[in-house]
Amino acid sequence: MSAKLEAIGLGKRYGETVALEPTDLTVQAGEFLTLLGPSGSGKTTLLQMIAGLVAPTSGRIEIAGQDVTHVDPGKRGIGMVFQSYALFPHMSVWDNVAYGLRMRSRSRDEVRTAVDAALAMVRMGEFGKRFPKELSGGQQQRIALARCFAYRPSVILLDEPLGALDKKLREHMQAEIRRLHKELGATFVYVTHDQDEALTLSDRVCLMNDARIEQIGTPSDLYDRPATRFAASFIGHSNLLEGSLADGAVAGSEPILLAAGARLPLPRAANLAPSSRHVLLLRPEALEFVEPKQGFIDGRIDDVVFFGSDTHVQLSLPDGSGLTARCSRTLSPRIGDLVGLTWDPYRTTLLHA
Ligand SMILES: Nc1ncnc2c1ncn2[C@@H]1O[C@H](COP(=O)(O)OP(=O)(O)OP(=O)(O)O)[C@@H](O)[C@H]1O
Repeated sequence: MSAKLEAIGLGKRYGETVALEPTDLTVQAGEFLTLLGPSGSGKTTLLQMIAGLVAPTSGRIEIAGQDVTHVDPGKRGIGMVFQSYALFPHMSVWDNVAYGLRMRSRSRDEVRTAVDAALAMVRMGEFGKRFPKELSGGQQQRIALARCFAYRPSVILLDEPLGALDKKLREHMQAEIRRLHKELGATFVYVTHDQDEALTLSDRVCLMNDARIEQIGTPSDLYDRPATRFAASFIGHSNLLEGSLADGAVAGSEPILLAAGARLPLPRAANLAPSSRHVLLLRPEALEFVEPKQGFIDGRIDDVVFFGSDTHVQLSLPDGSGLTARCSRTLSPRIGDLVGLTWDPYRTTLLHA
């Protein structure tokens, strides 16, 4: 059971504060869409308007083609899971999960079947008789998920549901949420400010900044083809080298950017406006080490940081700016060494400054 969700010109102001500029957003039936962005960018406001907990100042919301802008939260066919599990402390796990169904006046048999199925789905079938305080944080969050899934909403909204968990448990629960999304087949809208979580979980990521959508696309669209400087720097580790195009823009067959005290090749298809300043995005993993003067630019190694599977090398470039490269464990970079750096220009992205 899933439904398409649409926001059309949906906006929210609090007096002078714009919490969300009028925004268009379509979430396909069964899709997992994540709202990602810094604090205050409008993620929660957008989610709460979809839920019906906050009234929009402009625009409307449609679920499965029906305008629900003025429909009560409980009648929108939406389930919600928050960071705080908000379980009822005086009720057993089983009764917590049954609560929403009883509120919806389902028959006893229906309630029993749905609660047992929801607890099994979150692998908590054995815990029905316990009370919330007898569970770990991760287990409580599973119960909060089960409580939402039990009545099979077609759209499920999750606001930082793993925010209170430690890193290891968080990663484990991310895998669980992916599995549950597949099993339920519902439309998921998920809020997080953790970019790794957004990239791991989502079919598409909606990156928000300053009360509007900065970019929306698949995780690889955002990582490999960021549309703006903000998107490039918010997602993944980025080296951003700012400069201007070399005279005539084309030297040899490739256009050249003058940046960081060097002549850097650009992808030929880059969108070049000769007069403006440009920023070249180089991901650490796109860089390769060669002998000094054999690459596009030389750098001096300032620091070497061990990351387990690989090593991050901090370098200073000819103009004094810094850059991070990733290098395999087989190389042994030494602080103070001068190295050359090379890359495939087609694995870089050119942005307007
Ligand atoms: N009830 C309110 N009254 C006034 N301003 C509000 C209210 N709720 C939110 N805002 C403002 O609207 C903007 C967007 O807030 P919102 O909570 O949607 O951001 P967010 O991206 O979810 O941030 P966070 O990650 O910190 O939760 C912020 O500037 C916030 O201060």
